[in-house]
Amino acid sequence: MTQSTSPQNITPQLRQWIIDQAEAGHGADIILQSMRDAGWHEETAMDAMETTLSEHLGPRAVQAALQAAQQGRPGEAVPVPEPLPSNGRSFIDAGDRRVQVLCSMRQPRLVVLGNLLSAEECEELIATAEPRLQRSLTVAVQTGGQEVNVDRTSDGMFFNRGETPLIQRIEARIARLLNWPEVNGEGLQVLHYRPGAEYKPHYDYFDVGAAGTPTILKRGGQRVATLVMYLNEPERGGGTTFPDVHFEVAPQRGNAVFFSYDRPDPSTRSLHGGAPVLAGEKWIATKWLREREFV
Ligand SMILES: O=C(O)CCC(=O)C(=O)O
Ligand SMILES: [Fe+2]
Repeated sequence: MTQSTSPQNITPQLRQWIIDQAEAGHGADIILQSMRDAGWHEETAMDAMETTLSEHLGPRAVQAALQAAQQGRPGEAVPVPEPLPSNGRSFIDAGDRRVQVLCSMRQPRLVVLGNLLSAEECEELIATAEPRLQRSLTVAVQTGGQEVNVDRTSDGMFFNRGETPLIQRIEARIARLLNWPEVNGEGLQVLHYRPGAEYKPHYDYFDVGAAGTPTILKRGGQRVATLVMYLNEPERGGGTTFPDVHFEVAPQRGNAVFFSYDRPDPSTRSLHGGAPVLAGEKWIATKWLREREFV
């Protein structure tokens, strides 16, 4: 795409280009950035997006996507959970448990934690989740509903927040450890990977340009952090990978990897995935943390 000569008119070519970008799955933020990079004035670019996409998506979806695109631009960070300071010690006092700090990274913000769950807690989570497993769904960003995702070949289920005494205890521990309100957490999700199953690299935040995102955000705002807890040890494979920094966390029962993302943007380097399980199986419990109370 090249910039038009002054004055900047919304040409049929520009309208078509915007539709092509949206249909190719690019979010409103990416499209706006490309237009700005090509020299379009902010106002003209927003105007062109608004008029073109409202014919395509409906005006409310467009307004929300544009607002989100502006709010979510790199440079505008929101507060995120952060493990309590360990003050030079190798553990954090999470109330009912001493949690080890095994590794800590700044970009992406990531902490590998040891001894977050006991072996008995891991076993009880697996046993309670197992009868309720279904092929994993991911949030469908186009509609805000749930859908089967070919990139995610595990089986999974969600607990309600506070559903059992064990879940309550774990959620209270996480809230204390990460200094983040319990009510801002989604219900705990348990995933089961069989040999060959994986979760291809992805971001956990919601794509601000997608049409279904405004609906998703009504339930507590963006996801701002993830805690993946390992409930067992696969024989081979199944690490949690962070491709941007060539980093991989080995699944060890009771350990966890925490990472946060202060804006819904790849600059957070929070791209991650579950590498294929090569032998044995893998069980994890994931806690996603939202900006506000998750209802
Ligand atoms: O399986 C893993 O290690 C990663 C899981 C994950 O990315 C998720 O639950 O969002
Ligand atoms: Fe994830």
